This record gives sequence, structure tokens and C-alpha cells, in this order.
Amino acid sequence: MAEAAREAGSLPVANVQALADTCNNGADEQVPERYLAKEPGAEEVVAAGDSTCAIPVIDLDRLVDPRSSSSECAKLVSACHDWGFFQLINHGVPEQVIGNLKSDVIEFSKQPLEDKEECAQQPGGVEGYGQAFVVSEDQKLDWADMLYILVQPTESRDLRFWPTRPPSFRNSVDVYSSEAREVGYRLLEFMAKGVGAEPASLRGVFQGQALGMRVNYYPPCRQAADRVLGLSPHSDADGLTLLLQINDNVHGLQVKKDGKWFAVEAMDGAFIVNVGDALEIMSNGKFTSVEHRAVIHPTKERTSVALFFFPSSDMVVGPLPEFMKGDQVQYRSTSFHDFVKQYFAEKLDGRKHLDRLRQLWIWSQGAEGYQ
Ligand SMILES: O=C(O)CCC(=O)C(=O)O
Ligand SMILES: [Fe+2]
Repeated sequence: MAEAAREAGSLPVANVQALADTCNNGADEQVPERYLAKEPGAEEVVAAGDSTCAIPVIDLDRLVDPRSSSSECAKLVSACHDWGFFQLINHGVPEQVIGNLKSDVIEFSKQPLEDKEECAQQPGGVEGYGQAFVVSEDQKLDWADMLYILVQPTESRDLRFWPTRPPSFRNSVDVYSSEAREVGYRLLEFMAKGVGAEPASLRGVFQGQALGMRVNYYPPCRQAADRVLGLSPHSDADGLTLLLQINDNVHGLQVKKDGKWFAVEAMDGAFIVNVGDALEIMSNGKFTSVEHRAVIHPTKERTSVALFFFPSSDMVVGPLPEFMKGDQVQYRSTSFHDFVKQYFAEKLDGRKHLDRLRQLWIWSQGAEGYQ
């Protein structure tokens, strides 16, 4: 992934935090048209709080405990299939490790723009501070700034893009990413086990591969919170994503299910975990990569930290034999490098790309006389 991600540069656009300061404080400042991406009320949103509509909660302690493991594994598998999302509690990453990351990330965003720009993205690259995935001049823009860095393994790090202020930032990210990586690996084992596959089959695909971290900073938008989007609808291209919401009680993530957006109320201290495109393919559709987006609060800022687990960029991503066990293949295999290129070309519409891979598989079978 490292190379593919590094090739997919983003066009430079204004810093949103600075723009938001102007728009939120100046009575006459209008939010530029390019950020008005959403028709209020055009799509149904199911509010958080109704527990029947909430994404499932999975307990890592229960996955590990032999007395509850199989029932929790079954719950995990249905969460990954039906929602593609769940919240993970009792994940074992020490509170202090999370607390240090949170305070350093908040400190970073409070610095003057010139200081943050010391880690600015370079033309043609995606790592660093800026905006991700701006691929055309007429594309609607997200109401967010991002800092994207490769965090694991240590050799993948490009320290030019790692903040030096606050001084503890680098250490906090180092410790957090190695702890959270272990949680991701364990989940991959239980996901495999839950569908009757060898636990190591999935872990082995991701172990030692690149882990990317993105800090998403969403400033408030007083004038047009219902018309801007913090992060446009997308699916994640990776295998698994572990998301940490930094501000308690400022929610913004919405997940698509049955044509509706479900607002997610992040539980304190929990990870929000989702299946990415590569894992949907590897699992032959047993797990689903689901569209999601982030909305904006009128008066409160919000920050989230996403950790992306990538397979090797030269891996040919296709349904894993361990996940097939007599099923029909559902997706055409593709190198992960090509997959990511296509993902950027589709402006992150991973679902479109996944559906095409399914279609390509069906056509290729048809050409060989398969019905
Ligand atoms: O901020 C959020 O809640 C969503 C972030 C996200 O989807 C991403 O970084 O890919
Ligand atoms: Fe995402």
C-alpha cells in the first residue's frame, strides 16, 4: 500500500480550519459553494440513541474467554456482514495510551497554521497535513483537514510528515499504533475463526504490512452545518479500520444501511471498527465494506483518528481459499496496487469499484460458458 498511497496525490486546497475561523466569526462571510455538498433532508438519517438501530457492540474479553468465545464470534461475524461496522469494548489498549494520543492530537490542531504546515503534504503525495483525495477542480470539498502518515512498521515512516510539536506527539503515536495494531490482528483472527477459517489465515495477510493513520479534524460550521460534509460518503480501501473519536459527546459518523444513514454515538473509550474493501473481497463477501460519511456540528469541533490496516501492495487480492469452502467465487482478483489506483480514480467510491469486480467476475465466467 505504501507505494500506491504515495502515488495518489491530492490537489492543494485551502486550509479548512482557517476558512472555518473566518466563516464562523465574520457575520458576512459565506461558506464557499464548493463545500456545499449536501441537500438538507434529502436522505433519511436515523438518529443515534435508539438501541435497536445502533451498530453492534463487540467485547474483546468475551471473544477471548473460552466460555463466551463462540457466541461472541458469531456476533462479530454478523456485525461484519450486516453492518460492516461495530464498536469494540474491553480492547485492552491502556487508557493512558489513548489519553496521550488524544491530548497530543488536540494540541497539534491548536497550533498556528504555519507550524502545522511544517508537515504539509508535498505535490503528488498523500502523506502529511492537508486534504486528502482532491482529484479534480470541480469536485465538492470536504469540511475537514487531515494529517495522514504511515505509522507501522517503523521502516515505512517518513518523519518529514510527523509533527515535532507537541514534543510527545511522535512517541504517543508510536505507542498507540503498536498497541492498536495488536488489537486489529486479534480481531482478524476472531473474524476468520467465526467463519470456520484458520485464524492465522487472515492475520497472516496483514501482519507486518503497512498501517496508515489519519487524523481527521472537522471544524464547526455555524452557517451551513447541514449542507457541508466533513467526509463525503466513501468506503475504506483497506482491510480493517480502527477509529477513535477524540471528543467525547461530539458525534458525526454516519453509516449507510438499507438506504438510510445511521448516526453513530461513539462509546467512551471504545474503538469503532469497520471492514474495508480488501477484506470484503478476501472474505468473498462474508464481510461487507460499507459506505460511511462524517457530518459537521454547527458549533463544536470534532477530531477522529483512523488506523488503516493494508495488505501488501503487491498482493493479488481475491477471495481467500480458507473463506471459500465450496462457495462460488464472487469477485475478480486484482492487485491491491491497481485496486487503490482505481479507488482514487472513482473518487473513493469503493462500492462502485467492488461492484465492478463482482461484475467482471461474472462476465469472465460467462465468457467461459458459466451460467
Ligand atoms: O471521522 C469519522 O468518524 C470517520 C472517519 C473515516 O471514515 C475515515 O477516516 O476513513
Ligand atoms: Fe472511512
